[in-house]
Amino acid sequence: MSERSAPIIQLTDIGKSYGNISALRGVSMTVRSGEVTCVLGDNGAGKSTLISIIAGLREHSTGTYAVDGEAVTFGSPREALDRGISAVYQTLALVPLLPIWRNFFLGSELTIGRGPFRRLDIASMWEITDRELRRMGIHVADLDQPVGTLSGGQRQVVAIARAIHFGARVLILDEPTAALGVAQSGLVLRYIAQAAREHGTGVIFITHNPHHAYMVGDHFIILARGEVELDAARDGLTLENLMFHMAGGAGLNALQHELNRPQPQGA
Ligand SMILES: Nc1ncnc2c1ncn2[C@@H]1O[C@H](COP(=O)(O)OP(=O)(O)OP(=O)(O)O)[C@@H](O)[C@H]1O
Repeated sequence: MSERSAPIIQLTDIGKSYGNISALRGVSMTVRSGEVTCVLGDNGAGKSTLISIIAGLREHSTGTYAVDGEAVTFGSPREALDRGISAVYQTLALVPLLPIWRNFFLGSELTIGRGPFRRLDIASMWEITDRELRRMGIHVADLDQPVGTLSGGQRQVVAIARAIHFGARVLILDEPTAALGVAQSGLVLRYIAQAAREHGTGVIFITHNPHHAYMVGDHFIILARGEVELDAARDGLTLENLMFHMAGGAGLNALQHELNRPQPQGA
């Protein structure tokens, strides 16, 4: 087995409260280069809160967030981005009517010339977008077509490819397959695996879907009511086991036990 890389992100005993609502308690997790860490959990489990802390949208209340071994508290997503931590949300931050290549460089446009002669370097942006998408196995008929004409899966992949091109070492993917059908989910899952294996990106894959998680995950964290219900590496974890824990783990066993109990007289 190959040597594991040093953690890029290490969360230790993270807690987060909103006033007197406790959204996260004692959450620890490690993100390494080249690995996919899946974060699973039901509605309200704390997934959004966790990724918003990692991505610099919110500050944690307790515990330690370390990047490359150094404790951090990010005041904004920009600060997280500067450390190579990039989030791709379901909304994707793409402008549907703009061409694919414009979307790829949105907010980071290349220019040529100076002062009043400064203008967009369309040729370079077009070429780089073309090269990057091909490299990732995405074939689009025409980069000038509006990004909104791509399929949902292709749009996800364009947004992920863009984050990697602009230096993401850690990619946070927020439910990237939630709204997609089978073929489109397959495209995105293949690309998630490729980002980790071929680019060495550390991927945090947030999902409701244990099947999707199990297809690409190296490590699994299940959150339940703000706490870690399961923290397991892929070795020795079956899909059935993952689904059992998703469904409530020990709580489910207790429920089964209750159901099987003889009904008390007069109940
Ligand atoms: N801004 C907020 N103010 C108060 N409570 C909040 C806030 N954001 C989240 N919460 C609460 O924190 C808990 C965790 O919510 P969170 O959105 O992180 O869960 P989630 O797993 O992402 O759920 P979902 O899948 O529905 O998005 C919930 O009880 C939620 O009501």
